[in-house]
Amino acid sequence: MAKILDGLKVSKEIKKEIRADVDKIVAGKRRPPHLVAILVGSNGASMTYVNNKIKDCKEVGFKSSLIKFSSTVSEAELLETISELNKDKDVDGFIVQLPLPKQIDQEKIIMAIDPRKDVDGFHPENFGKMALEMDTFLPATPFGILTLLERYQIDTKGKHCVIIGRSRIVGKPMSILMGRKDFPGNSTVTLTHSYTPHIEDFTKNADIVITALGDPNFLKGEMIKKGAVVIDVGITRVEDNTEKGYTLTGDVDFESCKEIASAITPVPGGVGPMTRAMLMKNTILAYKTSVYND
Ligand SMILES: NC(=O)C1=CN([C@@H]2O[C@H](COP(=O)(O)OP(=O)(O)OC[C@H]3O[C@@H](n4cnc5c(N)ncnc54)[C@H](OP(=O)(O)O)[C@@H]3O)[C@@H](O)[C@H]2O)C=CC1
Ligand SMILES: Nc1nc(=O)c2c([nH]1)NC[C@@H]1CN(c3ccc(C(=O)N[C@@H](CCC(=O)O)C(=O)O)cc3)C=[N+]21
Repeated sequence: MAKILDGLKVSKEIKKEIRADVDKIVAGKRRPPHLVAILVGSNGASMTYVNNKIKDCKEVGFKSSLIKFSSTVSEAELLETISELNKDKDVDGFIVQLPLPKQIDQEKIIMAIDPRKDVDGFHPENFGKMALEMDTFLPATPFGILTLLERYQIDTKGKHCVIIGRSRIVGKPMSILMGRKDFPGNSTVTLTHSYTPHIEDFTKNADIVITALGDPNFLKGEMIKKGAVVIDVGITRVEDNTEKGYTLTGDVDFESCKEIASAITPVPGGVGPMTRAMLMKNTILAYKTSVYND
């Protein structure tokens, strides 16, 4: 039976550390960090994520604001709000919850965010800095995975890491970070996607498998090597007859993989809470490096 990498527990520890930092800031008569979230539309999962992020802000002592738009909002209106937030000296960081409705060009929106306030780490300037191993905001989900690996002292040096999925927010940055020179990087990385034939040929040879494809229970025990470390990023709401009407399901078939793996993240309670904790970390970093706090 694999060791469970308890993201919920580690995220609570990290939030406590941030809280202590904020308490010191406030005791020194400075304003607390301020995070703003922009939510477009009323997708159930997106609303849950954003509300949880706002809850996290309260827990760590940040000021938070939520700006809601209907799903019919125009690109121009959204760009105007971003421009105001860029200029607002009371705002340290902000995020635009993805995905956005079809009429809005996601890249245009991300490009409009001041990189110094881009606590998601999605702006190409920050993505480039990440790839070049320069100091910047790391995208929250990959950053959360690295932190989890670090806190559980999982050795990544010289290991073969196979990532499934190459999205802008998870798979692609993850592949870069695992191959970086700093800890916990130094892995040999294989980035797989929907055009990769016979994915099991890759996963069976991996020391670390990171699944970020959004296909419930995709990775079965027979697809991994004995002792592999399995990180499950996937979260899909699979509809059923439970009280909530759905069950959060990862990309990993937990039951079969836990018997073969040496360590594994659960869903829920794995990567998700770590993602949120890292957003808090990036926000306090934005606050501390803000030109207005010099
Ligand atoms: N826990 C957390 O904090 C987070 C969880 N998530 C969850 O992670 C999952 C992935 O999200 P996201 O990265 O945004 O995903 P996207 O939907 O943007 O991308 C999915 C990726 O998986 C690839 N893919 C899809 N099917 C297969 C397959 N059968 N075999 C191999 N590759 C495949 C796609 O390939 P191609 O590029 O060829 O289309 C694509 O690169 C979702 O369940 C999402 O909810 C996302 C963000 C954070
Ligand atoms: N601009 C932007 N930034 C993001 O970081 C971003 C985004 N858009 N769009 C969607 C994805 C998804 N994502 C999650 C964050 C936390 C949980 C999370 O907290 N999950 C809990 C369960 C939460 C629940 O009950 O639904 C868990 O796994 O235990 C999940 C998913 C961030 N994303």
